[in-house]
Amino acid sequence: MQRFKNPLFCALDTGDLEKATALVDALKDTVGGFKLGLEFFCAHGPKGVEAIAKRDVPLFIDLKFHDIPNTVAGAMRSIMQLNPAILTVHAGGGLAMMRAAADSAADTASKLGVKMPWLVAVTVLTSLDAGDLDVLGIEGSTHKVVARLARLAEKAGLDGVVCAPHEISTTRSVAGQDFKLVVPGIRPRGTDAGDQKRVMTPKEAVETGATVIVVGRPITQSDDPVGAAQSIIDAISEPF
Ligand SMILES: O=C(O)c1cc(=O)[nH]c(=O)n1[C@@H]1O[C@H](COP(=O)(O)O)[C@@H](O)[C@H]1O
Repeated sequence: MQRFKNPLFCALDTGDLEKATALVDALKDTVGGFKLGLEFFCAHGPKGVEAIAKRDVPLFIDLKFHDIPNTVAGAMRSIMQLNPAILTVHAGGGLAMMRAAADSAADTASKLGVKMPWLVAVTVLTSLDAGDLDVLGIEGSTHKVVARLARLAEKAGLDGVVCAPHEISTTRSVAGQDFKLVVPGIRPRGTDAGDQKRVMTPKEAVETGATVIVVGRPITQSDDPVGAAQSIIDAISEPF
């Protein structure tokens, strides 16, 4: 059974609570869920998340934890109080950090009696390309690096990874069939890529094997957010 009504998560990258709640009220019958990230959380914290959660929508709380294992385990205990559907850590934090995150999330979920969220690891950001990896001193293609980090995340007991659409096939080939691929860097044809360097259309990403697609500006900055979201749903619902 699917956990969400469809694979489209709308990223609410705003510090404006009124704007975020208006978008949720307008889009909640159309999209599968909403992603609240650093901009929203730094402005409004847990209380802001609770204001959105009152709308009874699946929430992907994207704070990309990356610290020593003990600190990340503690952050997990705190963020789990908000009953998220999806949470992120950075795969670059390493095996012990990811294991500590997974153990802490599972332990807290069982203490609170809530469903375990999908815990996914960010691999190579969609704003980075091969040239950026080179500058960072990271050897190998984006495919190789993502595959390596995905294997590590699976070994740590995580549910999946965040990867660019171009790495979906590579990741699927090294991880189990149930491993979740959460995919940002999605652009309907004709929309602006902005700071994203590795993009694909919603239809291509879902056909290639994305479990969830994350779309922000093409929806939130559209004059007609509901129409923009609906046209993505229509595109990914077409028979392949
Ligand atoms: O973890 C993420 O969600 C993420 C990882 C990544 O590699 N690239 C990426 O764009 N994201 C997030 O996905 C969203 C994409 O937003 P748009 O570029 O506006 O569609 C933003 O909220 C980013 O924080």
